[in-house]
Amino acid sequence: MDSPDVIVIGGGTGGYSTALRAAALGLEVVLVERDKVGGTCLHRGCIPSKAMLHAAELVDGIAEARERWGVKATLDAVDWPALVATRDDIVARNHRGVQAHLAHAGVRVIAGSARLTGPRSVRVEGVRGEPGVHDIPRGHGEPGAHDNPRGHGEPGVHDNPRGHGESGAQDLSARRGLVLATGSRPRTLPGLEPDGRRVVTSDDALFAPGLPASVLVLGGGAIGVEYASFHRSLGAEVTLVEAADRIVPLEDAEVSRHLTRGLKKRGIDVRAGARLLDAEVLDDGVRARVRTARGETLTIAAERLLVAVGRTPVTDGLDVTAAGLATDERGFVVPADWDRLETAVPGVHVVGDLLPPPSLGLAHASFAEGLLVAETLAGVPSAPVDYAAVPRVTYSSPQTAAVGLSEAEARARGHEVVTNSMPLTAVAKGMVHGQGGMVKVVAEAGGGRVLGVHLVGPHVSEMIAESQLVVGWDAEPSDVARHVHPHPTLSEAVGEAFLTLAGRGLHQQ
Ligand SMILES: Cc1cc2nc3c(=O)[nH]c(=O)nc-3n(C[C@H](O)[C@H](O)[C@H](O)COP(=O)(O)OP(=O)(O)OC[C@H]3O[C@@H](n4cnc5c(N)ncnc54)[C@H](O)[C@@H]3O)c2cc1C
Ligand SMILES: NC(=O)c1ccc[n+]([C@@H]2O[C@H](COP(=O)([O-])OP(=O)(O)OC[C@H]3O[C@@H](n4cnc5c(N)ncnc54)[C@H](O)[C@@H]3O)[C@@H](O)[C@H]2O)c1
Repeated sequence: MDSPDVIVIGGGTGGYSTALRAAALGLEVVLVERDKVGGTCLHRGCIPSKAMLHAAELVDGIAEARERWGVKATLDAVDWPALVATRDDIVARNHRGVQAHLAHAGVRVIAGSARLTGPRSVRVEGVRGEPGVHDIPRGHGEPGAHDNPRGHGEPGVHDNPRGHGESGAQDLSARRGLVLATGSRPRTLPGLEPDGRRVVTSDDALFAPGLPASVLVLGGGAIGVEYASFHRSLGAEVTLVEAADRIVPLEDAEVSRHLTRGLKKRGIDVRAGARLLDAEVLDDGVRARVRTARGETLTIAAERLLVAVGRTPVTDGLDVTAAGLATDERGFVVPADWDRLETAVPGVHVVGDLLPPPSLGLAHASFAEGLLVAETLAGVPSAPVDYAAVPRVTYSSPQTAAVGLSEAEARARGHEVVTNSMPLTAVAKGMVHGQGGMVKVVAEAGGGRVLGVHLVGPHVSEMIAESQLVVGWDAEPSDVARHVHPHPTLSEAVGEAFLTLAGRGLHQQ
């Protein structure tokens, strides 16, 4: 029996960060991954979607150049295979980077599917020498995205003692700890099962052979909004249907309003408070009936229907019961001790998308969880993850970025609050960008702590970092107001919003 200190199941951002930190702290670590290290975020989530959004931004820039700046630019066409090749090259290079990090840290990666056989023991099945035959579900494979870098002799793989292509089983038992990091997959709706062609998930939409002329996006969370955004920029007709009374319903209401306005301005038909009644799959697309917020029935024909109604935890084949664990009714593995992310079974920890709220289903939250669990297993003091101070970003056009409580949440928690909202166009750089946007700060009344910061507009994903420190360090507006922001920048608007709350506003009285 192979008995490392730590076994990590799942090589996504949660699992590989745990493995890297544990190995750096001197623990012997085995990481089991049945597909590709890097997981959802790297291969079919954060990175490829942000690559698409970057290309989309360039396309939007051509229109802005022509319409606002007198630059006589026109868009000939979007060469989808070329766009996809660049995206996939970025993913492949990152993939090799993660493999190399794991190899250099001394993490042993076993390619195969892990099944629990006891509280800290695991059987890895289908162990293979060329792990991650990187198939995207339903075989929408493009070269580059699903190639097998391991086959090119990259580091990071010490996994198959039996040689290439052979398959077998391997039993392992962890001396110190077992970490469950098996992540999530797209949630589907009964009667609306994805077929990969007409009814698609976020995975399918990335790896489709081309862009649809029209798309109906169901769900106005981060995925729905980001995909609606890049499809529109790249030329598709887009309808976005959200069941809640506003898109990004977990964000501040003012953020939702600005985002809705921005998306509508770009020609996206945003329907919040709307319900899909039914959808018929046709040869050339889908025909869906939607009940609008006003109670009207709308028939929408689109080439594709993208189901983006959330994600669901993955535990299939894992058999958590063998370790004495159970999943909750939603499929999450719930820690008994959130400060250590440890389950009721001592030494068994959970990270990433397998965790229920208050974890956030975000890659950067899973990095923080990985650090915490690795340090806990190594006996190194480690602070619990402060979920309230984890930033949340939507990389659409316009972008949203937020940290901390919305105004409504702050009031619901009994805080007496003051707020300050300021348009980005109140500063000169905001006018240069000409895309609107705003900064909203929610703080305790009487000069108390900053409880939340909410941004909408261009580049706000890059502007939220200072506010995460403000919220995380329990700073007050006057603390921030002592520090000078560079001029002329968009970030000046954030500085100015704090200056005003501290009674020292220059451009906003
Ligand atoms: C389209 C999209 C865009 C996103 N964009 C962002 C973003 O911009 N920013 C952000 O912070 N988050 C984003 N996310 C969310 C982010 O991808 C997830 O929060 C993150 O990937 C979770 O990491 P994880 O390690 O928990 O799980 P995963 O990344 O899902 O990794 C789990 C791994 O476990 C493996 N596995 C599962 N079961 C077994 C088993 N039994 N044996 C062996 N291996 C197993 C899987 O193959 C997988 O590789 C996005 C998600 C999607 C879908
Ligand atoms: N930029 C980012 O950080 C980023 C990007 C993409 C995904 N993610 C993460 O991936 C996960 C999944 O994202 P998501 O957007 O799929 O989930 P989500 O839960 O964030 O949003 C799903 C949305 O669908 C709506 N919805 C649910 N059922 C519906 C129905 N039948 N009809 C219409 N609307 C319905 C919900 O009200 C919700 O607004 C989340 O954890 C998200 O944070 C993050």
